[in-house]
Amino acid sequence: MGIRLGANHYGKAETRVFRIVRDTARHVVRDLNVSTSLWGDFADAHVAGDQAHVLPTDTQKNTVFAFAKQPGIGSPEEFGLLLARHFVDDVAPVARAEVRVEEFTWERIDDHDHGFRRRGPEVRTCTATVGDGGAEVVSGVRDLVVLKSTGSEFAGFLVDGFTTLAPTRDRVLATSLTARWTHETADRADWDASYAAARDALLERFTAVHSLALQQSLWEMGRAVLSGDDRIASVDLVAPNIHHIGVDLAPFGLENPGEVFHVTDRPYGLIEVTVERDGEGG
Ligand SMILES: O=c1[nH]c(=O)c2[nH]c(=O)[nH]c2[nH]1
Repeated sequence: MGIRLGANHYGKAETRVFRIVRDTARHVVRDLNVSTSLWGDFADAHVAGDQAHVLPTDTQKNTVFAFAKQPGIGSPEEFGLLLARHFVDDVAPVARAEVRVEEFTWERIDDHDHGFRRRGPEVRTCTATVGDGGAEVVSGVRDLVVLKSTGSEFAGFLVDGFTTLAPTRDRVLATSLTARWTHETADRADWDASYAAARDALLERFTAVHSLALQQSLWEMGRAVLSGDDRIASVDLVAPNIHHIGVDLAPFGLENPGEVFHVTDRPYGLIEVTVERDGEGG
């Protein structure tokens, strides 16, 4: 039985680039973590030690810095597409490029011109892919930590011989959300506005929906993103359930009507769902 080289790709992971636009006294900053991956005719690098087709990962890093200067960073999506298109169009052996961008968002302190504070822990994400099939962009957010102190219940679930969980009509609902949404087209110019609208829709629905389960909240959140932007095709949501367990204070002669909780970090429920269009409108 022979041995052959299977799938392979390579790139530079996590180039941290910070760009200041300082044309006026009111600075604008963009803080990115950029990872590039290239697919193409790289067999000889593996099987013959021939680097003729290999664009060094060091060069890929340099390209990120050079493009951050010129033309600059319009948005994570625009920047990712620019880099991916460059690698495919201008570097002959490259057939496909994937650029993953994370953005750490800085907000102005008291509307200051050059004083900022990190908005976190949430991170804006995007993956721009360019290849034979054209360009695809997936935008998203990770580590969006949200909590409701009421307006959440979990009852009526299947009970078997191992069930000990008591149904509840009032509990804390908390999660650290990862959401990724796939755009119908890479050909759009409103990336920042589209991101802000999707993020707002997720937060608004998480808050406003009276939750019967995290599953139902996620469905409503995903639906809202699709309803608000007809150029988004589907939304993937990953939500660990950060359990807040009411502490029994009876041994101390105290009541605990939903006031004191133990926050557990594991094990945790992990709810994952894709919300997509059904091709029949709506
Ligand atoms: O929103 C929830 N969904 C579940 O599937 C589940 N399972 C569980 O034990 N608690 C919860 N909460």
